[in-house]
Amino acid sequence: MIKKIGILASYNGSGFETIQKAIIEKKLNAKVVVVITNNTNAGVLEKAESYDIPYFIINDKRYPGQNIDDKIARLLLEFGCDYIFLSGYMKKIESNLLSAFPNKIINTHPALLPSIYGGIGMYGRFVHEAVIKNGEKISGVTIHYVDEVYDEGEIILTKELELTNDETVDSLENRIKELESVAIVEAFEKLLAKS
Ligand SMILES: Nc1nc2c(c(=O)[nH]1)N[C@@H](CN(C=O)c1ccc(C(=O)N[C@@H](CCC(=O)O)C(=O)O)cc1)CN2
Ligand SMILES: NCC(=O)N[C@@H]1O[C@H](COP(=O)([O-])[O-])[C@@H](O)[C@H]1O
Repeated sequence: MIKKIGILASYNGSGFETIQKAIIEKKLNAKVVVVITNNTNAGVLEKAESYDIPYFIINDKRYPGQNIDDKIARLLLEFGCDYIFLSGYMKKIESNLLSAFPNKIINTHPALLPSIYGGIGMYGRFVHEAVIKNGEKISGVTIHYVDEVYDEGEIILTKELELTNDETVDSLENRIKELESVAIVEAFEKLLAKS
C-alpha cells in the first residue's frame, strides 16, 4: 500500500517540493495527499496548487477559540496520512497531534542536533546567524522524529558541511537547503523501506 504523507509548512515548503519531486522522479514510493499551513501568505500554497494537492490554512485567526492542533490532527487522519512532514513549520506540535501520529511526525532542522542551535527561537535564518556568530566550523541538517520538546526527538539522520572562511548567513542558508534536500529524500527512503 503506497504510503501517504501530510505536509505542515509555514513558509515556502521547500522540503515539501523536494519530496514531491522525488515522488515524481520515482525515487520515493509515496504520495503527498494534503498540505496544511498556518500562514495565509505561505509560498507553499502555490506549490500545493501547482501539484494539484489539497491545501488548507489553519490558524487561530481563521478558527478563533478552536483547538488548532486537534483540527489539524482530524484533517490529517481524514486524508489517511501515514507520515507527517514538517517542512519549515514554526509552531509547537501539541500533545493531541503528537498522540494522533506516534513516531510518525518528522521534522527537518537546519543545524546539527543536539546542540545550542535547536529549541525555542532557533528557526530559519536565526539558526545560521547564531552558527556564524559563534564561529562554528561545522554545521548541517538534522532529520528527526518530533516529540513534545522542540528539536529533541530521536534523530533519523544528520548531514554535515564545513563552513567556508567567508561564509555569510545567505551562503550558509543556501548550502544548508541544498544539503537538506538530499537529507530529506534519504530519510524518507529509510522510513519507507522500514514500513
Ligand atoms: N513538539 C514539537 N513541535 C515542533 C518541533 C519539535 O521538535 N517538537 N519542531 C519545530 C520546528 N522547529 C525547528 O526545527 C522550530 C520551529 C519554531 C521554533 C520557535 O521558536 N517558534 C517560535 C514561534 C515562531 C513563529 O510563530 O513564527 C516560538 O515558539 O516562540 C523553534 C523550533 C516545529 N514544531
Ligand atoms: N526549526 C525549524 C526550521 O528552521 N526549519 C527550516 O525552515 C526552513 C524553511 O524553509 P522553506 O520555507 O523555504 O521551506 C527549512 O530550511 C527548514 O530547515
